[in-house]
Amino acid sequence: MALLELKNITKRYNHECCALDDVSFSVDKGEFVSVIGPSGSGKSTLLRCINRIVEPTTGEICVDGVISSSLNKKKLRKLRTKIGMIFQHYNLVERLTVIENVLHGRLGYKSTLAGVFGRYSQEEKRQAFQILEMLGLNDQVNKRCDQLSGGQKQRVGIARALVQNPKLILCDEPIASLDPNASKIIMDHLRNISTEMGITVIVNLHQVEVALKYSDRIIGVNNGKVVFDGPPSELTTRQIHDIYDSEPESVELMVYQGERHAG
Ligand SMILES: Nc1ncnc2c1ncn2[C@@H]1O[C@H](COP(=O)(O)OP(=O)(O)OP(=O)(O)O)[C@@H](O)[C@H]1O
Repeated sequence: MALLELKNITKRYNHECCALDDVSFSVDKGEFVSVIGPSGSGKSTLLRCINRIVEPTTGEICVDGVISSSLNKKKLRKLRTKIGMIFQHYNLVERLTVIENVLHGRLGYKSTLAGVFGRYSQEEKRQAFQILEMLGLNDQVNKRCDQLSGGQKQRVGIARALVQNPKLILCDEPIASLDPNASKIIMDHLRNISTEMGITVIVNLHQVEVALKYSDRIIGVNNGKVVFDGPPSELTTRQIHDIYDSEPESVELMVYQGERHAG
């Protein structure tokens, strides 16, 4: 059974623009999927529909065997604990420490009162420390997040998603604000999370070469429609051109960079 299934998803904002147009696909446990496409093609809307920050206009989304549109607020909150989210601008509480931000990932499991008073069990704290160590942040645990580099902040974002014990992690342009070294560290961690922990990872990316290097599968969107869905080896220069409506020379450059990264 697929971990995630989208059936005929359409999203219209303000009854005008069709941000997603009849999108259907399914994703298996542990798959690493990159979503690529030009600015405004619907990549963010797609991720936001999956955890229902944005309500699809029509269609059905099934996560881990549960149809999300059928759920009341309480059950939707429970389903969301299975879905971690990582953002381009990290979405951390900057004045709080690394460990406090990471433990926020447990809030979905708590009553409002326990959350307000920051009541976390020893087991929750032990797990948070263990994840921070895995991500190379054990020296930063008590630092305020406003004192961290962008790459470190993004690793805190990953740790916060992981303490949820998610089955699926959605990443909305996780490396768009990072330099190449920090980007590589983040992508390596995301790839390991999928391969070693069996967690499904879906990443929106602007960098085709990064998608080619890291993904099991690439989904190309243009104007709200899926125009490519397959492994990196099947993504031809022609298809990249179609996804981006771009000039062939710029596509050759993207692929060349991908080959250099892969090599
Ligand atoms: N809240 C909103 N209200 C109205 N229109 C929106 C809203 N969010 C997105 N859109 C529109 O939906 C379309 C898809 O936007 P979306 O942000 O999903 O694309 P994207 O591929 O993620 O773009 P980018 O790569 O620039 O982040 C665009 O035309 C955008 O203007």
